[in-house]
Amino acid sequence: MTKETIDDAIRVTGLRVVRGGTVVLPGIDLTVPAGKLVGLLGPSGSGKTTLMRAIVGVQVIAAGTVEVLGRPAGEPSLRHEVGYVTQAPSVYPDLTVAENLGYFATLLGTGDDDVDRVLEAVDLTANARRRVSNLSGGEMSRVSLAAALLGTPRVLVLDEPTVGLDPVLRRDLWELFTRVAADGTTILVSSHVMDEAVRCERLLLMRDGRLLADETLPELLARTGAADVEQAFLALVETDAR
Ligand SMILES: Nc1ncnc2c1ncn2[C@@H]1O[C@H](COP(=O)(O)OP(=O)(O)OP(=O)(O)O)[C@@H](O)[C@H]1O
Repeated sequence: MTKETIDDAIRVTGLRVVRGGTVVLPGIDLTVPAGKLVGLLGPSGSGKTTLMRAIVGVQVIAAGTVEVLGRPAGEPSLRHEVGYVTQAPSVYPDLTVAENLGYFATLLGTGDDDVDRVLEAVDLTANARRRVSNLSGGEMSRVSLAAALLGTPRVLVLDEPTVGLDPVLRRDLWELFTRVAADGTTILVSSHVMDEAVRCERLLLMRDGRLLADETLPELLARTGAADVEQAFLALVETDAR
């Protein structure tokens, strides 16, 4: 089957989400271009996870539409095309790394070669026989990431995948994201570390459930006259408050 070509892998229109009686997203519009590495940046509590949950179709929404690859978010046909890595490790602690990945590969109908490929991609080949409960936090998050890479999904949604990792691992993971996006995968990756913006082809800046910016880093810096993303964010917050 030939895969359709689309310009926007993700299209969110008028998305409103209420959680526990609180309006978390009052009505957000955004698009994520296909094949790009897009950073979703914003302080803790700004609504990044909620937006990502809506994109992967696990969030009840009050209004608006969310489309992924031209189809409604969460549609069963998207299950094999969208990889999602949550902040909490989503792997079995009592199984080894290879057993976890083998299990998910079986569910997806991919083979041992795919397991070897993703192990190598996240640099965990040497840890394949270790039980997940004995891994460090960073190693554990890389197992979740490896699981999301199985089957080569067309869209990857990664919720703060580099949090708590040392600088070398963070750099390595960003290099991996860049490579995966260069192969045509759309990646939406969240972070509250503004420095990570330099790694992204486009930036979505969020605050209080609203989008403050949707542009490239050079465009953002030119528009705000700021020297870096952190300053640009502060400048936008000030303008927004006026
Ligand atoms: N189940 C819930 N009930 C009520 N409020 C919630 C619930 N889940 C999240 N919220 C609130 O929604 C807002 C956005 O949360 P969300 O987790 O989407 O933010 P975030 O930007 O991903 O934050 P972080 O970077 O800390 O993960 C926060 O104010 C949070 O307290």
